Amino acid sequence: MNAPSIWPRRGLYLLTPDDPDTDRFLARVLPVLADGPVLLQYRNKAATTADRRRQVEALLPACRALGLPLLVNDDWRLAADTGADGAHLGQDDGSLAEARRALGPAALLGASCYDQLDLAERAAAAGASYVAFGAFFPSGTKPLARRADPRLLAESASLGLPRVAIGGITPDNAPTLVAAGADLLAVIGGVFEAPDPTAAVRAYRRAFDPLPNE
Ligand SMILES: Cc1ncc(COP(=O)(O)OP(=O)(O)O)c(N)n1
Ligand SMILES: Cc1nc(C(=O)O)sc1CCOP(=O)(O)O
Ligand SMILES: [Mg+2]
Repeated sequence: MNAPSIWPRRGLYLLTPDDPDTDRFLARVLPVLADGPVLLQYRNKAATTADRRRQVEALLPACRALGLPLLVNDDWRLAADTGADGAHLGQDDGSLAEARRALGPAALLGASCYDQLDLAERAAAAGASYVAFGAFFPSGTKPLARRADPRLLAESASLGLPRVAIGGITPDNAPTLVAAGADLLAVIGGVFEAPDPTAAVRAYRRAFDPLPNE
């Protein structure tokens, strides 16, 4: 586990797309990493167990070279085995406290809190590094995701953890969530379904660092 003790707590949090073909998956993901995401989550629901491990192992050196922390979705054991920087766990992905004990204090551990402040409070107590709420907008990736109210972002500020927003986030609606208190914007389709993923990554960055006169 090589998680930096100070990690970027503001910016684009990129999640990888579902793709069953490893070569194509890597050809889609690797080129956008240098363009400004501050965190990367390996999330490929279309890959086999063996390919998931291979893909994390292929992403890690590229992430290390860029100083980009890599988290593994769903599976903290895979994060531990590959030396990734941490894991993101949802309601059905096991115990956060167990993951924290196993991965150690430096690991980045994210928790899905959906539309519930009480889940965020429990995640904070169990050792989460950040709390994630969503979905804030209709998501093509997860059309059945529960919808969350942006007021949750302000209501969870007192936890003292970075707040992640997810679900249907586009460069156009991103500034609303940042204004509502999101520290990190987690995105899949807005980048990987865009005609120009590299340009899309740059567009999200503007929600955090508006250009002069914008
Ligand atoms: C940053 C972030 N937030 C939420 C999720 C969703 O996690 P989960 O509910 O476990 O759903 P799946 O991603 O496993 O389909 C996430 N992965 N990342
Ligand atoms: C993986 C995921 N979790 C969500 C939640 O609400 O917890 S929404 C979502 C999908 C995010 O993908 P996109 O940026 O394409 O909408
Ligand atoms: Mg999950």
